[in-house]
Amino acid sequence: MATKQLKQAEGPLVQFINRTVIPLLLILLVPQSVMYLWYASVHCQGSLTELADRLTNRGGPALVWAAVSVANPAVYAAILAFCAFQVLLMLLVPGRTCYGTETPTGHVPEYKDNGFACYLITMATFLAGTVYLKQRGLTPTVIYDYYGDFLASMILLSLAFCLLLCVKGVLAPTSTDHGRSGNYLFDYYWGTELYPRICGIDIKVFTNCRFGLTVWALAVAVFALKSYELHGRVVDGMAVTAALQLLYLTKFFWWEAGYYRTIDIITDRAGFYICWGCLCFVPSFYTLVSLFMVRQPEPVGPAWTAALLGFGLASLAVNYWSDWQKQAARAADGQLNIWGRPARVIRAKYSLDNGQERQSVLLASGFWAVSRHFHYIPELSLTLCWSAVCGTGCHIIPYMYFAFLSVLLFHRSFRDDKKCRDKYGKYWSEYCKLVPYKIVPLLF
Ligand SMILES: NC(=O)C1=CN([C@@H]2O[C@H](COP(=O)(O)OP(=O)(O)OC[C@H]3O[C@@H](n4cnc5c(N)ncnc54)[C@H](OP(=O)(O)O)[C@@H]3O)[C@@H](O)[C@H]2O)C=CC1
Ligand SMILES: CC(C)CCC[C@@H](C)[C@H]1CC[C@H]2C3=CC=C4C[C@@H](O)CC[C@]4(C)[C@H]3CC[C@]12C
Repeated sequence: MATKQLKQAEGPLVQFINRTVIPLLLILLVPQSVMYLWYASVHCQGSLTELADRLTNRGGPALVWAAVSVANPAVYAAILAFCAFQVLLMLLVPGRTCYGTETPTGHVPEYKDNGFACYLITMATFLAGTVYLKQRGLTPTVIYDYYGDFLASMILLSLAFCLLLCVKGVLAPTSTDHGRSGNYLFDYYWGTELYPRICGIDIKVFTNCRFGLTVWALAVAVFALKSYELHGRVVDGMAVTAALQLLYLTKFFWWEAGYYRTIDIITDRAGFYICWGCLCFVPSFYTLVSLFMVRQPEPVGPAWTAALLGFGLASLAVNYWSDWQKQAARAADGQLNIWGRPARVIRAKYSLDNGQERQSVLLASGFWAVSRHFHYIPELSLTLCWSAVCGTGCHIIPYMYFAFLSVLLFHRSFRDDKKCRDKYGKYWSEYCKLVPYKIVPLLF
């Protein structure tokens, strides 16, 4: 579906850039870069200058790869055990049945909404395991000590996994939403299937939620514990960043069924971008602030601690509230009050590929009347709060996630607008007239 849209809109040069040059660069460069960032955070006092110096004068990229092992059987065993645990939870933990967005081919994906329970069980198991290990003089922070090995091994496993998904999408697709683009590289990068399932396991729910975001939460907890072990105290900045990130992730899992209706799931196929991204990029790049803080603890002081925590919590609440307003409007078919008034909605009609007509509710009240992606502002301010605990010293690494997210959300606001315009046509134009700004009212 997305591939079809891309084909129609692009000239040959743009197509070559979008489908060959950019995917090739990302596949070649991103896995290397996340290893460099891990190395800089752990071995170069978090300094990119020091990293550049070492890469230039002490052996180039081989230096980083020499610091890790991709042949550590214990690491592979731990990764596979964690995957097996998450798969078992997905299969065994009960949850109500919920549905994703109907695709243009008329396929309605069905899910078991048990993400929050699986997340709580995982975190409780981690807590119990930590207590158990501590009583025996052991510690789970060995994961921090071998994090480079974990990342390097995951990079290899995930690259292979994406190849498998690509072939599966061609030879044994799960649903009607699949196909090739005619370009092998792009198929690998973008994927060949929208909703792949293997033995009843939804692959994108596994990679994005049950692996990527769960590992993010566990990494934040492990790095906070490591900081405590190294410095003998709870460093205020580390406590603030860990609390905000863990609350954010808890909020995510509470809302997981809402995520099944976003472009990651309804537009992006299961390929390198989304699957490798969630299996490796999230555990390496999204965790950078906490990783950085382990060795570079910055005392924040009580006033900043309170300010960052307070503003961060307020941002989290607003982000959740705006996601909730959209979901509530759809669930109530537009018959609800928002901010004390009957909600203003557009009843937008659209057609499936087979010509059948459907109708959806577009909310134009509450946060969804302020701008079309207002919820990205609190998402960014929250991120800034959990990064700013690293101080304003000359370090770039702790602010890289914020910078990346700003670009990602800016780009996403265009992608989502295009997706909605293609789907709803004149109804989307009507909504854009009512709510003219994409993200920041009066500015953009
Ligand atoms: N940390 C990170 O890396 C990122 C975090 N996020 C967060 O994830 C959450 C979800 O954001 P995102 O994935 O961008 O998706 P959105 O919540 O913006 O959902 C987009 C979809 O919602 C529907 N929609 C759009 N406008 C309206 C409206 N006015 N009323 C009702 N439905 C509408 C459309 O789908 P339909 O086809 O159903 O009409 C659209 O495709 C947010 O909290 C965001 O901040 C997002 C991106 C990256
Ligand atoms: C170059 C690539 C390797 C980049 C890969 C990017 C992806 C890993 C991320 C793109 C969009 C991200 C997400 C979207 C929405 C989310 C909801 C939020 O509440 C939690 C985070 C997330 C699931 C987030 C995760 C990473 C992406 C899929």
